[in-house]
Amino acid sequence: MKKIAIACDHAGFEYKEIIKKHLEGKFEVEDFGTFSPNSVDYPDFVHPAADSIEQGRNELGILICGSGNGVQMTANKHQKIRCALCWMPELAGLARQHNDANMIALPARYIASQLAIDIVDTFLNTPFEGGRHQNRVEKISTC
Ligand SMILES: O=C(CO)[C@H](O)[C@H](O)[C@H](O)COP(=O)(O)O
Repeated sequence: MKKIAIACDHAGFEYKEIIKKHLEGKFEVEDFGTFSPNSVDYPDFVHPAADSIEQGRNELGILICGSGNGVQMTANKHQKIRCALCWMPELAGLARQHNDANMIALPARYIASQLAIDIVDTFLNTPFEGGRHQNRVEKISTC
């Protein structure tokens, strides 16, 4: 079973629980918190989730906060992480096909929970196309 990391802040907590339930039995999900709707700082949860992907313990990751921006910015500080902010399934598909994104950031306060599930399903089930995109993706981390 494919291994997935998931993390959120208080704004994403409800959606994290919904998404985890949806993925039960289909993916092995490692939950990095937060574990309640109490106010927290998202980097405390995003960095360990991103570490787990950089270290090869998980293959892909799902991050959720209010706008998706905070968790995405944090994840993309990691050298081996390519985290895409997505609010529609088509963007999640392209993030995998063209950018080989290994994490996705969801804006819980701006999308319905069913849409979040559809975005996650597309993200987890779409392969990287390679080809002309391979060089471009490699160049992302060459600064
Ligand atoms: O980091 C964010 C914004 O870029 C997230 O959306 C957070 O969830 C948000 O900032 C949390 O806001 P709150 O007023 O502390 O609930």
